Amino acid sequence: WLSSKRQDDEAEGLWRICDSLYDFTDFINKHPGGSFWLKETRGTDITELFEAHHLSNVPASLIESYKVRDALNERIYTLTMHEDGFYKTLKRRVREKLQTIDTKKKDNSDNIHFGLLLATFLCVIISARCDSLLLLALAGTLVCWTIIAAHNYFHRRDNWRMYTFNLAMLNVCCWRISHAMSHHMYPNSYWDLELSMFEPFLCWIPNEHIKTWTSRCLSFLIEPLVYSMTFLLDISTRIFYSICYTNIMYWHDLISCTIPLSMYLTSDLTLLICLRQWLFIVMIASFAFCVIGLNAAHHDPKIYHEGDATREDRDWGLFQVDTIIDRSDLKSSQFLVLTHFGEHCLHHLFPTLDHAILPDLYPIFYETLDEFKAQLREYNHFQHILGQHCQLLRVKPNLKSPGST
Ligand code: HEM
Repeated sequence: WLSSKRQDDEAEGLWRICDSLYDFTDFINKHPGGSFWLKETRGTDITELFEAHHLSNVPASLIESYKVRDALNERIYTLTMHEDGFYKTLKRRVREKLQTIDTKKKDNSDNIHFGLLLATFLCVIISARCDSLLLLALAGTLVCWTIIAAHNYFHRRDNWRMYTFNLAMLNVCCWRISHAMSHHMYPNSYWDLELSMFEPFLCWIPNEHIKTWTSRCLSFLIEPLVYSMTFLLDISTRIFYSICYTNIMYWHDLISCTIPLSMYLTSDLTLLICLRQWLFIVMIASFAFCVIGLNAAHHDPKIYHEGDATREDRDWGLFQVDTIIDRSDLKSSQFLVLTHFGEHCLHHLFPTLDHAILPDLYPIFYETLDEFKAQLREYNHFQHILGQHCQLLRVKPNLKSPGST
C-alpha cells in the first residue's frame, strides 16, 4: 500500500504536506511520536496524517524549517482541511476544551487494559490446567478485548501497551499502516486497506462489476469462516511477503508466542497440544474481533462507500462523519467503549486522544456539526449487523450526496 502511495503521491522521495515538499530526514529520530511514522511515510503525502495526529500548534510551526520546495502538481486527494472548515474549527475548539478536561480519566483506560491483560493470561493458564474448552473460548474472547483495548494506544507515541496488540498474531506496526494510515485517513474509499484486505471474500463497495451475484451469496456462506481465519490469513500473508519480497516481520511478533509458552510452562500439556490450544484461542479471538470490528461503524447502505455521491463540502472531518454510524449501545460503559471500538467518530477525528477523554468533547462536537449542517448517526449492534449484511448485498451507488436535503 505504501509503495503504491509513493508512486501516486508525487512527493519525489520527500514528505508532502498540501502542495509543499519537506525533508524530515534529520527529524525522524527526534520525532516525539516515535521514528516509525516518518520513516514509513517517506515519499508520500502525509497531509491528513499530519493534521489528525497533532492537536497542538507546535508541529505546524516546526515544519517550515524543513521545507524544500513546492510540489510540481496539485495533490491527488480531493479532501480539504480549510482553516474555516469543519475539521479545523472543531480541532481549535477541542484544543481549548482539552485544557479543562481532567486527564486522570486516562488512568481508567490504563486500568481496564491492564486488567484485561492479566485476566487473559490467568484464563489461558487455568484453561490449560483444567483442559477446558469453555475456558479456552473465554481466553480467546479476552484476547480479542485486550487487542481492541490496545488499539487505544497504538495511534499515539510509542508505548509498551501498544505491543499487547500483537497477542494474537497481528502486528502493531502493520496495523499502524493498514489501520491508522490507511483506514483512518480514507475510510470506505479505495485507499482504505480495511476494505480491500477482505476481498474477494467480503466486499462492501457498491459496484456490480466487482461484486457478482454469486460472490455476494458466497460471502454470506463463508463469512463465519473468514471471521475465524482473518488473523491466520494476516500472519500467513506477512510471512509469505517477507520470504518473497521485503521483510515485514518484527521482533515483537514473538509476543504472540507468550500465550502457548505460558500454557506449556504452567501445565502438563505437551508442546503440540499447547500449540493446538493456541490456534483455537487465536481463531476465537479472530472471530470475535471481526464480529465486533466489521459491525462497529462503517458498513451500512446509508453510509458513504467508494462510488456513492460525495458531499459537496469536501472537508476531511465531514468525510469521516459521512463514513461512520456510531454505536449507541456502548456509551454508558468505558469498558464497552474500549473493547468494542466505541466513540468511533470522535476517535477517527482525534485518534491520539484516549477514549476516556472523548465523551467530554460531545457538546462542542454537536455544536460544530450543527453549524456545518452535518449529523452524527447512531445504531445499536443489531442494527449494525443488519446494515453490514445489506451493504454486502448493495451494488447500486447512492446518488444522493450526504448533507443534501
Ligand atoms: C506521518 C506524519 C506524522 C505522524 C503520523 C505523526 C504522529 C505523531 C504522534 C502519534 C504523536 C504523539 C501524539 C500523542 O501521543 O499525543 C506525535 C507527536 C508530535 N509530532 Fe508528529 N507525526 C507526524 C509528523 C510530524 C512532523 C512532520 C512533525 C514536525 C516536523 C511532527 C512533530 C511532532 C511534535 C512536536 C509532537 C509532540 C506533540 C505535539 O506537540 O503535538 N510530527 N506525532
